[in-house]
This record gives sequence, structure tokens and C-alpha cells, in this order.
Amino acid sequence: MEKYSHLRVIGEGSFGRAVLVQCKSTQEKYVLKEIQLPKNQSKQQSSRKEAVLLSTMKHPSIVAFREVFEADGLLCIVMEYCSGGDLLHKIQLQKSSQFTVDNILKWFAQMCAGAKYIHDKRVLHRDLKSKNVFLADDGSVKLGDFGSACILNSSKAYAYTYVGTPYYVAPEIWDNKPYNNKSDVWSLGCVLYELCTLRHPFQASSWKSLILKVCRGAYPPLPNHLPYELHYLIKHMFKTNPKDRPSVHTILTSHRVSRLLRTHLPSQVLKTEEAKRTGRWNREEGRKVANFLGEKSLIKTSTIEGGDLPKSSCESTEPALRKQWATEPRSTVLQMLANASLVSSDSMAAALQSSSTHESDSEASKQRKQWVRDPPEKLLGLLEKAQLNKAFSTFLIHRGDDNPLVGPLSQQRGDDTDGFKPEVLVDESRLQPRSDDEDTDFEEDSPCDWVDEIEKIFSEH
Ligand SMILES: Nc1ncnc2c1ncn2[C@@H]1O[C@H](COP(=O)(O)OP(=O)(O)OP(=O)(O)O)[C@@H](O)[C@H]1O
Repeated sequence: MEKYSHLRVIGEGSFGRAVLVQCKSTQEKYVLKEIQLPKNQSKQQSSRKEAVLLSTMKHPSIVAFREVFEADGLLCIVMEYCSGGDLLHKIQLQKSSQFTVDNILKWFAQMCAGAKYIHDKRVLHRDLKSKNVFLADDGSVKLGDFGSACILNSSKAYAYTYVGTPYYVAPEIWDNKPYNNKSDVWSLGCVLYELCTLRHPFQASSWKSLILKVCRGAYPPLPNHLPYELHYLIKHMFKTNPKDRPSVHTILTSHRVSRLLRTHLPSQVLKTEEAKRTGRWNREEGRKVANFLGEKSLIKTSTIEGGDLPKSSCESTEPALRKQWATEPRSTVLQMLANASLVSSDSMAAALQSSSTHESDSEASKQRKQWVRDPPEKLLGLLEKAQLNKAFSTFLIHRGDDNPLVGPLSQQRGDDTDGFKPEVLVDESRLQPRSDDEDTDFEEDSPCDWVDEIEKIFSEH
């Protein structure tokens, strides 16, 4: 904390305070976000792990993390300061003068590039909205605040359940299904629509009307002067079934709009993408790999020649025996297979399609696990108590609060905290690039059943 001088508080969100700070040695300005840590030490660990993981992510279209540390019981995340402010503010300043198509495409392409980068690393943004998109000095946009929800969720800090920002939340979330990469695509669609019209796609005067419009995917059409590709893209991004929505990877590479978008991507991003696609490396990457392979083959040679290299804990002096399949399948496997029901991919698809009709009477469907939809009415009833003007804020549900739908973290402080442990291990596999032809299609690891959470809270009162 001593490294930075405190300039001013720039805002207060659901996760805590955002402070503009200046590095004493370089005079560079940064934003410092303060997030409260839970009291329980073991619960702090996953928060730190996620924060460290996020701090390793670097891309021209995401707000860069500079460092993460702990001070006074707060997890402090220091990040790039975007002097142009947020996109919501920019949209509001436009009044009624529309953005040019070029501008819309440029910003949207940059947002997609940022989203693709984090999705490729199996990180979901989970709170994409124009307020979380920032304008850099050079006029480009960057995604901010990604993963904050992850940090909070993984720590279960203060037993909050993350919801998102209602106006940008995808229909599957209202339907009590897990958040996935396509839910981020829906929210990006909302931001794109705002850029195109300066209005939000799902305007409503009550929660009920808002949620129903979102669940039906009912939005006013885009103005005619906009290119056909944008109409087509918005239509796809607002498909109510996440499986029908394109991933950001598809939007950037093989969608009808891709050609238009790619002309607006920073050359740096295009070069990396192209190298990945063609499997070619640039000179520097090639040199690194050549060095690495050189070292590898040396190790291999000396091993073969019986050279006395230090042994790692998992190495043996005997030539390693290759793992083989046992000739007979294990009895436990056979047992499992005997108990499993035979579900073909077709019948699975049919089961998913008929999710709204709860159960079918057939014997086979009884054995199958099915989505049991919560009737939206239950949710709507619960939300009747909440105010619509809150629908543009990030929602956290705080168990045990009188007003469970509003729970700014900044009003609570942990008191039993220790110093930051930099030796936190990150999940290295999440930092590895994935294969080129693998489209992003994943869900969060431990989805929270937040409709149930809301219900529990209300039933306790
Ligand atoms: N990297 C950044 N550069 C410039 N301004 C930022 C940056 N990050 C946040 N801000 C500004 O700080 C203020 C607080 O942001 P914060 O993300 O904490 O909450 P919020 O987005 O306003 O609310 P919520 O997260 O509840 O929706 C906002 O006005 C935002 O525009």
C-alpha cells in the first residue's frame, strides 16, 4: 500500500471501493479495487488463488492487472487506469447522436477479442455490461472487472451468492441453469445493442416485465440503417437457448459478421490468432521452442546413456513400465455399467428439449437426470419486493440481510486476517492455450442454485 499515493475514490460498486492511486516511483496512475476478505482463513485461499490467476492475464482488450496484495483485511487489486471512463457514461453522453457503424464494429471487435481471451482460459466474465467496459487513452475499449465474481464466489466470502446485473442477465440464469460462456455472449449482445441504439434491448417498467422480455428474447428491432450483418448477429446473440448462441470464437472467426469485425482488430491480436490458426510461430516463439527442444533432447540422451542426472521424485532408475489396460475390465466398472441407463445423444437432446414439461411417464425418462425448471413465477414473486432501479447494478445476495437483494460488500469488514501469501499456487492448466479447433463451450464448475438461495432467505424472514 505504501507504494501508492491515494488520489481519490472514483466509485463504489457492489464488490467494494475503486480508488485512483499513483505509483510513487513511476508516477503512473492505477485503479485500486478493495475487496473484503472473509474471516475464515481456509476460505480466503481460493479467493487469493483466483486473484493470482487473474493477475497473470494480459491482453490489449482487457484491463490489465498490475498486482494483488492484502492490506488491512482487504484484498487489493491494482489495475490499469482507463482515463476515458466507462462505456455506459460514453453512451449517455451521446444523447441522441448515434455512433458510426465503424465505431460500433471496432469497439465490439475489441470486446470480443477480450472475451475470447478469457474464455480460452476458462474464465467467465459473468458481469459484462457497458459499465464494465472501459475506454483507454487511445480510444480502444477494454473489458474490466472480469472474474471479480469468481473471486467472491470461490471464497464464499460473507456467504454471498453472485447473480449478475439483471438487465444484462441471460435467460438461462433466470431459468436457474448454470452460467456458461454463452451467458457472457448474451450480455455482450446487450452491450452491442446499446452501442447500436443508445438504448437497452430489454426496457421494462417492472421486474416481471423485464424478466419475461429477457426469457422470450423480445427486443425492438435494430434501426434499418445498420448493416444486415449486425441485425443477423444480434438475432443470434439473443437466442434464448444458449446452445443456439454463437461463442465469441465463432463470432470472430466464422460468423457472417466476422469479416467486418476482423478489419477492426488490433494487428497484434490478429497476428497471434493467425499464428495459432496456421500453427506457425513467429521468430521469437520459434527460438524459444527450439531452445526448449534442444534441452529436452539433451536430457533424453543422457538418460538413455545412463548419465547420472538428479532424479525427480517420480522418476525411477528402472526404465519406466508403460501403463497397460488390464485384460479384464474391473468389476467396479462392470457394476457401474450394469446400473447405468442407456442414453443415446438423441434421447438426451430430446430430454433437454422437453425440459419445460418436467417429467414424461416413460420408464427410461425416469432414470434420466433432467432439468427441473423452477417456475419463473416463484422468482417473480420474490423479486416483487426489489426495486427496478437496482437492475442496472451487480447483484449479490447476502444471506441474513433484511434486504437480501442489495448487499454492498463495502459495508462489511473482516477482522481476523493475516498477511498475503504470495506462494499461492495457481491452476496452471488454466493458463495453457487450448487447441485451435476447440470452440469455447463450458459452464462454471460449481453452479450455485441462486433461486433456491433467494427462496431460503425469504423463508427465513
Ligand atoms: N480500470 C478502471 N479505470 C477507470 N475507471 C474505473 C476502472 N475500474 C472502475 N472504474 C470506475 O470506478 C467506479 C466504480 O467501479 P466498480 O467496478 O467498483 O463498480 P461499478 O461497476 O460502478 O458497480 P457494480 O460493480 O456494482 O456494477 C465506476 O465509476 C467505474 O467506471
